[in-house]
Amino acid sequence: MWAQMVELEQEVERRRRLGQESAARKALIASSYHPARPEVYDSLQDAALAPEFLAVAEYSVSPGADLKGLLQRLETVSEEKRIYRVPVFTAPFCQALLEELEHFEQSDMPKGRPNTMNNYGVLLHELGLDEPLMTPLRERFLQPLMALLYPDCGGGQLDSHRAFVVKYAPGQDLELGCHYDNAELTLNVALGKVFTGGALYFGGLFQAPAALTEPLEVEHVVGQGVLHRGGQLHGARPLGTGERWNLVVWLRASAVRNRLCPMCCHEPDLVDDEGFGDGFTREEPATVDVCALTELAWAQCGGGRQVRAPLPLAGGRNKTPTAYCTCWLKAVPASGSFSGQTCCLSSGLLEAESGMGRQRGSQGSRGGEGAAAQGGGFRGRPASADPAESSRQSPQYHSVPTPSVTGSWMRGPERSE
Ligand SMILES: O=C(O)CCC(=O)C(=O)O
Ligand SMILES: [Fe+2]
Repeated sequence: MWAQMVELEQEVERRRRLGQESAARKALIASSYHPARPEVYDSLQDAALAPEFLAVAEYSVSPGADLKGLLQRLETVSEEKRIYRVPVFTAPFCQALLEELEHFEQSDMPKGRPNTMNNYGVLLHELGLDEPLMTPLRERFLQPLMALLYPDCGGGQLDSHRAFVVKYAPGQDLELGCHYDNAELTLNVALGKVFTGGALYFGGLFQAPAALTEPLEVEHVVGQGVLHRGGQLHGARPLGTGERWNLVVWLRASAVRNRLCPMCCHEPDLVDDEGFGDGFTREEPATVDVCALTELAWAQCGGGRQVRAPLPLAGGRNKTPTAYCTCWLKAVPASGSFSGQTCCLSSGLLEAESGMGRQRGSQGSRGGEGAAAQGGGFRGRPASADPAESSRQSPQYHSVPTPSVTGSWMRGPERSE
């Protein structure tokens, strides 16, 4: 218990330091960096957006808009997995943004990397692109669209995001391991350049990676965005040739995550942050059964656990997210055939801020032991207060072995937002 307290304090301190470093980078970039394409820092113009995207957004806010009407205006990649595709940016805007990002990449400015799984790429808020570009994109365009597509996942209550660009190139990162996003919903837009390979692949909602037998392959198309739920197991195939740059926006709804942390599958245990944290807020909740609302909640909460859920639009929208969940400190005790699936720092598995590389608790108990192997019964487990129960040095993954599709699944915590 004591050891865990110390660990918590250390992690809070680490996060505070990283937050300060990020703020310092942002300030330095704001004062000393000279953009190659200054126009991309102007506030988001409709002219930057693909006509199809504008049409979808316009439809979404029109009176009487419904899911059926919306789906006529989007490409449904998978009805079952609720994955959709739509052109997002015009080709000239993609080009301008790419040139700017490449110019920044080549500059001597300090760079914070997107997460522990991507070693190349850019955090858009450090570059100063959140306010003019990403926040308007979320508020004006994505929110109405997501409200219709994913009302059960906080689509109508998005109140923060983490936006970054991932870059894949020969000699650099080539692929991305299986993971869940620390997001309720995700937009992933291919910006370019010219490349082969790099397709996204998708498994089930919070499916154990080991059970990923026939993933759905989704090719990237430059200029187009793929929309999916953050909890949909996914990764990216190796790059074949060329260079691939994708804009990834992790969309967060505090109204949902305040009740059910997507990383630990529990009501979050919050720590205040000086920055945006991981998109949690401290608001007074009403009590409803979230589990009755979504299959996601069912999978996450272990089947019917009463958790708190917000009144519609309660607080979250107008509050700035300022907290993160301590779930990365919690461990799951080994028991029976199930062992060591965690959302915890102790296992060395997880990344505090991004959730990438996290491995979910997989347990057969909802459907018996076999459920994990079949990808069922996947859920988080309560924290163990006893550090002896967590396997810091040698985590065990009996039920969910590291999948061969990824080399980065098990990376440990590195940095925080
Ligand atoms: O490489 C890609 O396109 C996938 C990126 C992704 O899934 C992520 O950053 O969360
Ligand atoms: Fe992802």
